[in-house]
Parts: sequence; C-alpha cells; structure tokens
Amino acid sequence: MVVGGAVPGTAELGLPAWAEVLGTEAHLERRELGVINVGAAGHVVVDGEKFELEHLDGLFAGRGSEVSFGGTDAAFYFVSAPAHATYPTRLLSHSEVEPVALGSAEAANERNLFRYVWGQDVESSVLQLGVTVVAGGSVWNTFPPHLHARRTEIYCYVDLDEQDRVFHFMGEPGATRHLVLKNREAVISPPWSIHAGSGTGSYAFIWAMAGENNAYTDLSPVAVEDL
Ligand SMILES: O=C[C@H](O)[C@@H](O)CC(=O)C(=O)O
Repeated sequence: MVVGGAVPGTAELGLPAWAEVLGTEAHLERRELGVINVGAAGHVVVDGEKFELEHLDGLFAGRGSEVSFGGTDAAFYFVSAPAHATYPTRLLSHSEVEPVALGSAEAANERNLFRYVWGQDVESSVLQLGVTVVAGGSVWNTFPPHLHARRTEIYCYVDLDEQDRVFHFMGEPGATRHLVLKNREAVISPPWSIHAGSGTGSYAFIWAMAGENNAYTDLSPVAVEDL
C-alpha cells in the first residue's frame, strides 16, 4: 500500500508516477486509489473530470486513472493499492454516507463509523476506505479491538487539536505497544496487530485497508481480557 498526502496550494498537483518504486509509467497503471480531503474545500480531477470535495469528503479512483489535486486550502490524504480490475471513479460525500453508531458513552467509545468503500455499493478490487468520528466526551476507537488476518489497515488521525494526542495501541494482543500520534499522523497495522486508540481530545480518523479480499466483516474480535 502507498500512503501519501497532497497539499496543492495555488497550483494543480499531479499524482506522481514513482516509477522507481512502482515500476510503472503512471501511479495508477495497476493500482486503485482512495482519497479523503482533510483540509478545506478542494477538488480532485480524474481523467479530466473535476470532483469538488469538502472536508472529509472522499473519492475512489479506479485502476488506470490519471489524478490531480487542487484547492488553495485543501489537504488530501490518499492510499493506493494494487488492483486486479478496473472499477468506476466515485465521489464519496461524507454527508451521503450512512453512519453506523458504535460504542456507548458509558464505555467512552461512542463513535460513528462512515463506510465509504467496503465491498458493497462502491466497487473496488481490494481497497476499503472509511472515516470514524469519535463522539464528544468519548475517547476510545476500535475498542474492543480486532485483527484482520488477511489485510493490512492504516489509520490516519485527523481533526485533532494541536495540543492533543492519540495514544494508539498496536502489536499482538498479548504484547501490545503504543504510539503517541498528533493530528494528521498515520500508523500502519500489519495483519497480526491490533489497532485501537484513545485520545486526549476530540478526533476522527481515516481507515484504509487492502489485502486478500474486500469483505469488511472479515475480522477477528480480540477479547479485552486477552490483552
Ligand atoms: O475494520 C474496521 C476498522 O478497523 C474500523 O472500521 C474500525 C473503527 O473505525 C472503529 O471501530 O472505531
């Protein structure tokens, strides 16, 4: 998986080919892309078609697409993964994604899960993409934790105040470690690692996955007592 950020400023910013890394003439020659705008309003151009993205809006671009980013105050987070097939480009408006309510205030893990690409209506080869927004007063995400034996998952924490941090827990269930992350920092979770976190203030995070399938429910819960 390739993880990146695009901050266009006053000019259009093309997605680099990175031929020395990917060995292809264009980044998406054999890959598909998920994008989330973590800044102010901007746009993404895919094969000449312009898509306007507000804060936390996303976009899926299929294999073979040519992509560029624009917007003076926009900031785009993107993830690409190898694609075995070509699927249509789709704008993923945050306001149009049905939230899934998770957790509870009592457990301090109340949050809304927005599944943008998850093997259902928006088709992809392997990429899954979404945003989870932790409710005010709650701190925990992805708790109780889980594992994905057949996928890698990447979290990027956003909308965190500069003085706040997220304590992100990783590692095998019986040997966890933590990272202290600030706004717009990402963490890659191998298939054997839990991925959960607790923040010192309100926050959201972008989750992106790729692996053997794109079945969102292909995960294994980890009991808290096994940590
Ligand atoms: O495979 C699922 C991903 O870890 C996230 O969707 C979980 C999540 O956002 C949460 O529970 O807070």
